[in-house]
Amino acid sequence: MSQSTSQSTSQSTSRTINTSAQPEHPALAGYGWDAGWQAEFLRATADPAAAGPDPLPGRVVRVDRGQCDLVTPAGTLRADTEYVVPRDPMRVVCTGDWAVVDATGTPPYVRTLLPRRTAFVRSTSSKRSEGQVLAANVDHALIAVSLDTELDLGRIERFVSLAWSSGAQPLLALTKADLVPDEATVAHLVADAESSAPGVRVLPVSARTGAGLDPLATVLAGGTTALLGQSGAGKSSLANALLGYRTQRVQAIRDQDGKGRHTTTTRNLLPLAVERGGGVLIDTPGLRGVGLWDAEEGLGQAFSEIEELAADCRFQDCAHEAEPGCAVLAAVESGALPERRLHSYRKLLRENTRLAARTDARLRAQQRKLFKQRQELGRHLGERKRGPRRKA
Ligand SMILES: Nc1nc2c(ncn2[C@@H]2O[C@H](COP(=O)(O)OP(=O)(O)OP(=O)(O)O)[C@@H](O)[C@H]2O)c(=O)[nH]1
Ligand SMILES: [Zn+2]
Repeated sequence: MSQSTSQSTSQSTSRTINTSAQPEHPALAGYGWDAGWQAEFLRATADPAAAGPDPLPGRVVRVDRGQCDLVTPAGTLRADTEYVVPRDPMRVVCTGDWAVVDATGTPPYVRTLLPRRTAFVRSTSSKRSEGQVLAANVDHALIAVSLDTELDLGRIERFVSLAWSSGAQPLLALTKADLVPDEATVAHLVADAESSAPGVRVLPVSARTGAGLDPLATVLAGGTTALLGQSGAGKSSLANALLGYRTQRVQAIRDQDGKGRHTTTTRNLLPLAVERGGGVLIDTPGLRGVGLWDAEEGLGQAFSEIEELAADCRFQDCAHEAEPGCAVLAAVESGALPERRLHSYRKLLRENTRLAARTDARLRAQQRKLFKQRQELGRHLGERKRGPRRKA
């Protein structure tokens, strides 16, 4: 970028012109830098007063208390994060963020974050339910589910909902496929998982034999992947296999006195094996205990077939409990929709509403009203079924 812009051309204009060209900073390409980020960076630094003398783009690969490591065109930097609004938990710097760094400072510091494309947010366990961002700008949410035990479809649905609500595309890896004796059974399990995850690719893999790794890597190539899944699901093994080398996994700091489990503040972002198409992997222990947060949208996608059916319910606000003309209940009746799916949907919906209500008193009041209405509706429907209690 030319520093010697003519006086009639503002610096912001000269920066904007550069967007049409190839994105600058090839060093960042392996970390997901693209024309879109380039444009955001130029926007964020258009005002020289706000941008500082020599703003650098950087991707956060690791977060510590008050500091973070970033990959920048000038190499990996450790920068202070205090400058960026720390009071709003949603704006705390997290792994995967793209940031504007002032590298001239000692120490360097993060000036601002580029707007997130996606974000994994979970409710904190504190009484005041607030969001905590666990990973940002994730393209693929890779959910590891082990085949060494019976498939827990409810758990899959929960992870898939969370993944959808982050904005990332969920992807299911059925791990330890080598433990399943025959291909037919694997195919069966894949079909089972697919039935509880519409729109989600399901790939059987084995970190031990390497089976299925190539097709998986093809899907992930070039993008940012976050690894989710229960403890023991085979995440570390899968991560190692995808990274192409053994990495020291960052250990979660666990509460030794049994008062609960804290996750480490360190979350790592690592480049994937270039021979397999590259991309980056975010392996965060924090994503382990999944809670739903603001996941209503995600639920809609995780249960898209129910939402589609619901369009044909007689009442627009049908709760699919006992309403007449309910297309969802009709589908359960006919066997087109497994009853388990409806139960799961309700359960996660309730859980999500409960969480949301914890923060917002207004919503809570609204919920109470809704609950009363629902009770009345139930009574009304009951009466209609039974007929009026006493005939005059
Ligand atoms: N047979 C077989 N075992 C595997 C495979 N992948 C992982 N395992 C085993 O499964 C166990 C758990 O694997 P990890 O990779 O540590 O699982 P994780 O999800 O990272 O577990 P946490 O660190 O607790 O979250 C280990 O004993 C692994 O050896 C596989 O592909 N095949
Ligand atoms: Zn309905």
